[in-house]
Amino acid sequence: MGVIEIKHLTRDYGHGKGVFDISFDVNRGEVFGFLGPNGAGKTTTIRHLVGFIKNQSGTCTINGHDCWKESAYINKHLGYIPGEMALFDDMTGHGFLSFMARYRGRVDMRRQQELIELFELNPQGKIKKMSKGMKQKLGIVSAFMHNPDILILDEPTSGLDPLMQKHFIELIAKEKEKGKTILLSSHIFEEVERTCDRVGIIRQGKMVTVDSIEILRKRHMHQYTVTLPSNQEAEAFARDFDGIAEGNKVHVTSTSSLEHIFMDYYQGDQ
Ligand SMILES: Nc1ncnc2c1ncn2[C@@H]1O[C@H](COP(=O)(O)OP(=O)(O)OP(=O)(O)O)[C@@H](O)[C@H]1O
Repeated sequence: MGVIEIKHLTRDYGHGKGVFDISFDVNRGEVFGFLGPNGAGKTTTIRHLVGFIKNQSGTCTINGHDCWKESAYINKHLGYIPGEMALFDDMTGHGFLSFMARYRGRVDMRRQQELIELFELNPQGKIKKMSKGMKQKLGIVSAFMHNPDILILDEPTSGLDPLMQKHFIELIAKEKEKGKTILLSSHIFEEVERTCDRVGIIRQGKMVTVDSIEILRKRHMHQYTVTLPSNQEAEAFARDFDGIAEGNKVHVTSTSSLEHIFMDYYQGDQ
């Protein structure tokens, strides 16, 4: 059984918008990348998981608990970075962290301080006066500061500079080593490639693939055979293009970059 389970989830906003018959699982200790173009339905799916939206049909569970009916349980046990932090604009950073600690009923103050230092966050001052990156750092500290076993992260590095993105990727790797279960939506292919075991791609509200990065790569390998005028030229060609020479023929395997593979799915070529 997956820690996070979505089965046949549908929320129809009309005019073809929403999510339709979405199903996927995230297993214990797995980092799962949730990808798709703007407006594809990632945030809508994630909001069901954190109990903000009631499912029209289908089910969403975390550790067997229904995400809508048991949302208080879900939010206590999850680490969640929302897509935007607008709701809390009038609080200070410190105020927001204390509010989240009280709401969840637990916080690890040492961990909180470690994260504040790692992301060079200044939590003084009102959220509405913070830069986008600073708000995002606040969201990250809040999501990880109570050491949750399950993390749901909606575009966690949006607005972060490259150094902070690097810190974030290292943080995810360490959390994965500890056996945490992580669902992360992202538009950054490198981040997904470096952190995720499997990816699900959503387009126009429907899942178009759920696979390991390894399998996606294999599926998008292409093999060619090139015939050269002589065996000698075939050997030189094989050396240059990492192929296998067989007489005057060379067998070459080409792999697509992950970005290329994802773009094919985004554009509907699959
Ligand atoms: N409350 C709502 N009422 C009507 N339509 C909505 C509502 N919320 C979202 N939508 C629409 O549903 C679709 C999916 O939106 P969603 O925010 O889930 O996409 P997303 O994949 O997270 O996009 P992005 O990458 O831009 O953040 C969009 O077309 C959006 O305009």
